[in-house]
Parts: sequence; structure tokens; C-alpha cells
Amino acid sequence: MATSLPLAPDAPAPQDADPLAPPPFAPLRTERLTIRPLRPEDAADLHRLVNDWEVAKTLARVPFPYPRDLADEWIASTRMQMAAGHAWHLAITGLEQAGTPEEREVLVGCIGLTRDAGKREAELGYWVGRRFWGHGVGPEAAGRVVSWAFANIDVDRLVASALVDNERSQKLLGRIGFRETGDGVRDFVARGGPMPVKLFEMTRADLPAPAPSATPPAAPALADGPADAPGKKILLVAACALIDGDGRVLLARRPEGKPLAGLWEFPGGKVHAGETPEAALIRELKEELAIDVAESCLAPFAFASHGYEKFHLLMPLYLCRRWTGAVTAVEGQALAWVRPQKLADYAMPPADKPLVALLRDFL
Ligand SMILES: Nc1nc2c([nH]c(=O)n2[C@H]2C[C@H](O)[C@@H](COP(=O)(O)OP(=O)(O)OP(=O)(O)O)O2)c(=O)[nH]1
Repeated sequence: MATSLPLAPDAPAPQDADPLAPPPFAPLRTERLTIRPLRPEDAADLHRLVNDWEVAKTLARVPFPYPRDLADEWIASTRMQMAAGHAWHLAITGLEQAGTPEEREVLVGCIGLTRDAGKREAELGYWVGRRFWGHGVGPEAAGRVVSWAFANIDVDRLVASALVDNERSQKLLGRIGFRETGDGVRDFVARGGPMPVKLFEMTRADLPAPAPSATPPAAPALADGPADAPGKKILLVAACALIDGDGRVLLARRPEGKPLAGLWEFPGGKVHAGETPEAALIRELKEELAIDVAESCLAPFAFASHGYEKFHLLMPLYLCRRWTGAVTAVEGQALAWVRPQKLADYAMPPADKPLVALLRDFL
């Protein structure tokens, strides 16, 4: 169990909801678990599972014994914090007697992320009820939440801590991509004072690589690679800055499961073998945004040339002010119309940085 899951509503939910906060939380599923917002009717089960010394002693902010009323208060506070985009404290549930007529959902534990918007990071905490220990619930739930977090909330780093004597939790963090960064001390309410902990962190780069997609192959490498990176293939990607009548630029958020998930990008995609960049862009804009663009409306503007770890990206960027159809997030991706001066507020892939500066000056 990572220490920092607060189960006492000690911080009032901020009133100033962040405009980048995601929409209402859609339950996350794994092979055996569902991770969803806590509901008032979870209070009795939550209280029974967490009011257990073996669980409470590993959690920094959980009192022991845990008063029954606190479970109700805590659940109510989690809903406000989530609505404000400040913290996501969620129920981990599973199915008992799955596949039988007696099948029912049971609360297994809780998992939470608390965001520090200023630092673009969030802290992960979790616990699992004692009767569910030893079944891999922790890594299954935590791995899923970590992948969701990088794709959906504005963070570049996740942090966590675990008591020095809680090796099980330390191993779990390592399994899902966290790296140990040092030692610290945390106050543990139930222990009555400070306790030594190990500190952990992970960035987007520590996420396990997404499974390869089954899309048609990109255009073959144009050259064996630039001089600074022998052997690196060149990946040709066509991208577009769509500009609306108010001079705002469309950004799309890379969805969970893709490399660089959670970063905002110019719509577009890989140029397939035999395609021109313009044809690729027209296809991608139709597939991703349901709009029709004529080739004559694509104005070449600039290009990005950037060395990623496994390939070198060559990405022409076009400007487009005319299209037909309403811009629609066909793949469920988040979209944002952004004023050129505000583009730098959005975390984008490193290749895009020079393009953002050029657009700001040009538009
Ligand atoms: N579309 C787009 N891709 C970008 C930008 N900046 C940047 O580094 N890239 C990189 C991310 C990816 O490595 C690559 C685009 O590949 P992708 O996988 O998203 O392309 P795709 O839409 O064809 O995706 P898929 O069908 O293969 O899943 O280019 C950008 O602003 N827009």
C-alpha cells in the first residue's frame, strides 16, 4: 500500500475548477476489476475494509480506529474534489461469483491521485482490503490508473511513497514503472508520528510501451537516418493547424494507449506507403475529426525535424482555414481551440515546440 491515500477530508475542494480538467470520470476496466467513483452506498464496505490495523498502519493520513461517519464524509468530499479536477479518489471493485446468477460487485479497495497543478504532478495512493491480498489486485488497478493519468490529466510526473518496511508496496510501484528516488519521512496519523518512507516517481517515458497498432504501414524510411543518429529511421507524419474564424488553433489530445499519450498535438498522422503528405492529412482529418478538406486549402507552413529515441520525426505542418463539416472528436479524443498566445500552456510533444513559437509569431 502506498502511504499517501488520504481518507480524511482534510482539504476543502477548490472552487476554481481548472478549464483543463477532464470530463466526468468514465469507469476504467481491467481484466478483473472496475475502477470507478466512490458512491455513498460504498461507505459501509469501505469502513469495514479500512478499519483494519493491517491496512490503516500502512496509510499516512488514515486514523485508527476509523470512525464510521468519516467514511460518509470522505466519499462526499471525493466527488467535489474530482469535479474540481483536484483529486481522483476511486473505488476498486471486483465481481464475486462472476458468471453465476449470484454475481455481485464488491469493494476491494481504493486508489487515488491528488494533483499538484503548479508542479504538473500528482501523487498516487492506494490500499486493498486484507481479504483480497495476494491476488495481484494492487498492480492491476494501479497500472491502469497510472496509464489513465498520463493520458487524461495535465501531469508530467507521478510520485508515490511507501513505508520502508512495506516491501510489497515498493515492489508493486517498481512493477508498474515507478523508480525509487530516495528516502523521506511522513507523518502517519495511525502511528502517532513521523515514519521513514521510500520515495518514488515516474514520468510518461516510464510507462510500458503500448501494444503495436494494426494500422497500415507508414511510408518507408526516406533515408537510413541523420548523421547524429546512425540507423534511426525517418518517420513521415503530416499535421495540420486548423484555424477557426476567431484565429484559434485546434489541438487534439493523444489518447491513452498511444505513445506520448496525454500530450496535445496538431491533428494528423503517419503518411502511409504510396500516399502524399496532403492525401494522408485529408484522410486523417476525415478519420479523426469527420471534416472534409480540399488539397487546395492546405497551405504548407513549416516542418518539425526531431530525433525521438526510436525514430527521427519529419513532420510538415500545414495551415487550414476552410473545411466542410463540424469538427467532431471521432475517436473520443479531447479537443481544444486555443488562442496562439496560449498554445504554450498546453503540454505538447517536444517536436512541436519550434512550431508553436512560429505559429504564435505568424498568427
Ligand atoms: N499528428 C501529430 N503527430 C505528432 C505531433 N508531434 C509529434 O511529435 N508527433 C508524433 C507522435 C507520433 O510518434 C507520430 C504520429 O504518429 P501517430 O501514431 O499518432 O499517427 P497515426 O494517427 O497514423 O496513428 P496510428 O493510426 O498509427 O495509431 O508523430 C503532432 O503535432 N501531430
